[in-house]
Amino acid sequence: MNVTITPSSVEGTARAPPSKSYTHRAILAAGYADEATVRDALWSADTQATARAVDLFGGDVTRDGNATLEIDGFDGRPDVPADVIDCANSGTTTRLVTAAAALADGTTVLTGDESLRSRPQGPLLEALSALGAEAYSTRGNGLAPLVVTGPLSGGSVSIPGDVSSQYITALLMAGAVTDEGIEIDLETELKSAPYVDITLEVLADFGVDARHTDDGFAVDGGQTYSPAGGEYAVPGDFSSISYPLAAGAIAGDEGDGVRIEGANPSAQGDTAIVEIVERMGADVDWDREEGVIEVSSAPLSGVEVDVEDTPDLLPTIATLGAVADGDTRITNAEHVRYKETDRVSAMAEELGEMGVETTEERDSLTVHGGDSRLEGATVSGRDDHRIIMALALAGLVADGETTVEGADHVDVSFPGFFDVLEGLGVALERDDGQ
Ligand SMILES: O=C(O)C1=C[C@@H](OP(=O)(O)O)[C@@H](O)[C@H](O)C1
Ligand SMILES: C=C(OP(=O)(O)O)C(=O)O
Repeated sequence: MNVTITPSSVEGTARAPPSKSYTHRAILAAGYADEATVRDALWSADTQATARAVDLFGGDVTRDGNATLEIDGFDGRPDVPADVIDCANSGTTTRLVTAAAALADGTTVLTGDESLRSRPQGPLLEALSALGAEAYSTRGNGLAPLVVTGPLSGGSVSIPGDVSSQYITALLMAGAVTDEGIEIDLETELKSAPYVDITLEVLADFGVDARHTDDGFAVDGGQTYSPAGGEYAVPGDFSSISYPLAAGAIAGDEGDGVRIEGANPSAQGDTAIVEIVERMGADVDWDREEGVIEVSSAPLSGVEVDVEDTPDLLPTIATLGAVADGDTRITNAEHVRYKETDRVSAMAEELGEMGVETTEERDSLTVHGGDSRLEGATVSGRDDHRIIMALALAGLVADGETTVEGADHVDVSFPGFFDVLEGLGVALERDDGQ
């Protein structure tokens, strides 16, 4: 599907979709449990991949209504799957499920789409091998397809922290049900650190104790996953909130602007988007108790933003930078190149198609806003949900129409994204190419 956006101002109320990160963890944690109900869950392409894995490990994930998942777990030890696990486009599923597979008494094969099969898995495979499992890439290049044979019993392992925090999450979640537990020493500084805090929070809510250590993290073995009252509720997603928030900041009606509901505080590093948009000059008010953000537009100025902890915000910040006056410098961004696409290059090149000048370095992106006025263009969404959503935002304030190709991939994290934009008054057309 291609989506064509006519420049529009936005106003009204949008509801944050549930957090993808929390939902993945809650589905897998419920899988490790005997049973659990997950409320307010995100049912997107990525979280469905994790649910499929829990089913293949011998659990059962049943959707009850829109956002409630009734999950029968595999109770600590996964069965050997009867089929290959298709992780589709989801890095989180791949990492978390690879470590779970190392607990099974037999062999699991994992694969995914072309993007997924280009993302680094080597450090996790090496860690699982060091812990006693057999884990390798079929092509011997650290990329999926992956083959994992367990079971492992736990122990100590070291791993780099600057490729993906999902390796740490994966080892902590699996480590809790090993015999010996897992102690993780970080070889390099941890990037995307708040995602491990999310993991520690979800584990605690499922009654599992894991902790920071001087050199990394540790989890004791022999623990049981069980949420209080048998239920777990997922908070709203701040990476997803960044899009209606940025829409309000660049195209908000000066009177009423955009109101975003479901924005309750949690461990998500991406809550930083509220402060970033405010720092750029937008008029923002966040009522944390109510979980409501109100934003209206004002002239924006370029800022410097370090995305070490918040890689998923880069596309949104790049678009904000294209609209702002002056330079927006996004630093500490090398790990943003290991996502569904190399998002540093993708944003530089696609904003370039819209007439925006950028300067790209290995670990930074500077967007030269102001003078280079955004021009409507046909741009590629790169089959990457966050690139699609960020380019759609640019279309709100470009001169002329903007067509984003391959826009259906928003279903990875924010299935109703274009409905939300329409609800805020955006004029857009969907063309499914038939
Ligand atoms: O654990 C998670 O839920 C995630 C961790 C981050 O990845 P990295 O740790 O690979 O940077 C983030 O980019 C991804 O969207 C979700
Ligand atoms: C990188 C992302 O997710 P994952 O790593 O799970 O594919 C994302 O949602 O931006």
